[in-house]
Amino acid sequence: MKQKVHKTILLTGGAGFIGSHVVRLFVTKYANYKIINLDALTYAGNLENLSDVAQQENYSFIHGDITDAALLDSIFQEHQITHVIHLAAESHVDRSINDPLQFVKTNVIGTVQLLEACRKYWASDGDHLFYHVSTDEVYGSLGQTGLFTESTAYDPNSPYSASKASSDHFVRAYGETYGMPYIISNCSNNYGPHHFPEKLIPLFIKNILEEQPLPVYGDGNYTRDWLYVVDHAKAIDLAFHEGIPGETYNIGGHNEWRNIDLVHLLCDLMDDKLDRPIGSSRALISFVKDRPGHDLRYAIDATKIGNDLGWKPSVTFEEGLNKTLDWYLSHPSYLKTPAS
Ligand SMILES: Cc1cn([C@H]2C[C@H](O)[C@@H](COP(=O)(O)OP(=O)(O)O[C@H]3O[C@H](C)C(=O)[C@H](O)[C@H]3O)O2)c(=O)[nH]c1=O
Repeated sequence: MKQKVHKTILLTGGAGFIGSHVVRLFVTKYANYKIINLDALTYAGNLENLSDVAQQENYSFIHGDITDAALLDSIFQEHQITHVIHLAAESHVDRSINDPLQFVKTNVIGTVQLLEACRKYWASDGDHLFYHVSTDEVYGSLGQTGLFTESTAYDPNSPYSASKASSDHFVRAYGETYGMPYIISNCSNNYGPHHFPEKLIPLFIKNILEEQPLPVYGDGNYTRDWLYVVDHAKAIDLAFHEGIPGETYNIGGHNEWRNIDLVHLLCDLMDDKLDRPIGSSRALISFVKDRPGHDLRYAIDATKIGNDLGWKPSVTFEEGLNKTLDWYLSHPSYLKTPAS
């Protein structure tokens, strides 16, 4: 006997890195939900990320853009969407420096178009939720000490983080103005399988394999807080189901690394896995011109999601990094994906 469908979730950006891990978790865990993945398949989206779940009965894919209001109308009408998990975004800071308008289009206008569809099709007393996936970059840059909490003031520095901050503000504004039920989560740097090879970790894995230079920006003294992507997906699952509408949850690994230390670790692990003499990959390190407006340090205080919802990371950095490297070594074609 077929189970009753409890939620029909429009999940945007499900062919991307974080999105595909969230799709996989929801499709395999919730047989009684319908998961509709709406993805524009830009350079960073790849349906191969979902080849293991694509045939599941509770999953379907729609190729399209969140800025397309007519498409959103037809999806909401045809599928009676009850919930949205919004992950579709332009996400690479360096690209945002070269092409800020694309980030405004997708991250700001796309989010508002989605919110508009929800406002149009959701009854005020219905069982609905707009779950917005965002970043810790909205808080700007920390100095050597301190952590971002949910009450840290927004202070974005890059066109990317400004566009994400704006999208967060719009989600809150729809909550205040129209009573739209929403939850926002702001997460630190993710890593893991299926990460597009433009971001630090997969790019450097690719370059080590190809024995190409490893471009470390500035002096490499920038610090990021790294979280295994599957732990992020689990946090989203928890906050989506147990979180309080109108709240924000910060998600982070409590795992800070200076870029240069992380690059050294990556080099040594790769030398070991590739059976190359220790030091071969470090020799590829090349200090290059810094990223303009480069944020010095991000670090998350994840006390709230820990205390209120019982979330904590389950994968250690050593384990996660090893899994990630092994995945790339067994999927070398993924690193050949052309960036347009
Ligand atoms: C690509 C690259 C990066 N870097 C440095 C720049 C950063 O200090 C650090 C990580 O850079 P990446 O571009 O991988 O990630 P962030 O700029 O920290 O941003 C990432 O984490 C947040 C939370 C998001 O929300 C972004 O969507 C996500 O891209 O390595 C280099 O030194 N060389 C390189 O070639």
